Amino acid sequence: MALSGDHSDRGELRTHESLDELRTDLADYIADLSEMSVKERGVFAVALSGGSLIGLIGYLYFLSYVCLLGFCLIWFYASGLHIWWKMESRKLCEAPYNKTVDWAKWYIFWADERVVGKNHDDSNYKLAKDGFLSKVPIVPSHVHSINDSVSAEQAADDYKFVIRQLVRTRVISVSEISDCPKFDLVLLGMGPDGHVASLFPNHSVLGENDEWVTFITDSPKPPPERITFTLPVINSASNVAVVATGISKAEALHLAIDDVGPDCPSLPARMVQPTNGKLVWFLDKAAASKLDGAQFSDLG
Ligand SMILES: O=C1O[C@H](COP(=O)(O)O)[C@@H](O)[C@H](O)[C@H]1O
Repeated sequence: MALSGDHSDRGELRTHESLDELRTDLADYIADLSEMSVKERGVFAVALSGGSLIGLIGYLYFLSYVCLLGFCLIWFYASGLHIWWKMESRKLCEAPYNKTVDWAKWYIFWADERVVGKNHDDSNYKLAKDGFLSKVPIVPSHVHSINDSVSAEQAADDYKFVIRQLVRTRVISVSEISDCPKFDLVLLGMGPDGHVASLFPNHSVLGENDEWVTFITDSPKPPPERITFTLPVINSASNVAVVATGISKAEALHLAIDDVGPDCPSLPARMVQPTNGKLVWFLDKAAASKLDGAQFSDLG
């Protein structure tokens, strides 16, 4: 059973008993937003992040998991558990969404990307392509990955240019109160240190208010060179979802969401505050375990 509630001005919290339940709720949420956006604007412009998020909308592939996965699958099907699982869990890249979502209207962007080749294991594009994009019929020319053959600075400039063109043609909407692009959905993960996209705690790019996309060359989490949406772009989106699971995220979530007073560090996740959009947190019980008693109600 999922628990949901509003937490002062920090948006809607959805806490899930299991990752399967979270996956299904997240898939329903994204599919609903896609339907609404396609109805209203004819397109759905979504910015992805990397990390564990991709495993929750698609699959995470790591070589060392493959053998273990093979063994588990044999046991899973032999035990008949797959019948129960199919009823309980749905992924965005599987039925019914692979048939019901209007994938042809989707446009894909990255809220952050590591400046490595597209075939590199650290690439957020590769992660999303292997685990999600290759499983659904998204039009290849609608997938806007970064230029991986130039410096971080140039890649950020190129990405800004791509986004500007698509704002002009209204594939991406524009904010009513600034000239910022207004994505229909920005999907963020959150690191144990409270970073979102490639905006890390205490980094100077947190104060970047002029650029849409910027770059860093000193990421505390490898690889060091990355490009990232800035806070004004994230906060201009119509919808922002932050997905965080596991006990390692619990303390950062407490600092990002609860009323921790004026001494609260400028935690990137806390600086996610959509101006006119809606913020939803998708959490599992472990990640939510350090939150102050929120007012939960049954999602049904
Ligand atoms: O480096 C990154 O980390 C964050 C969080 O990743 P997670 O595996 O802890 O969920 C991710 O959202 C970001 O896109 C990525 O570049």
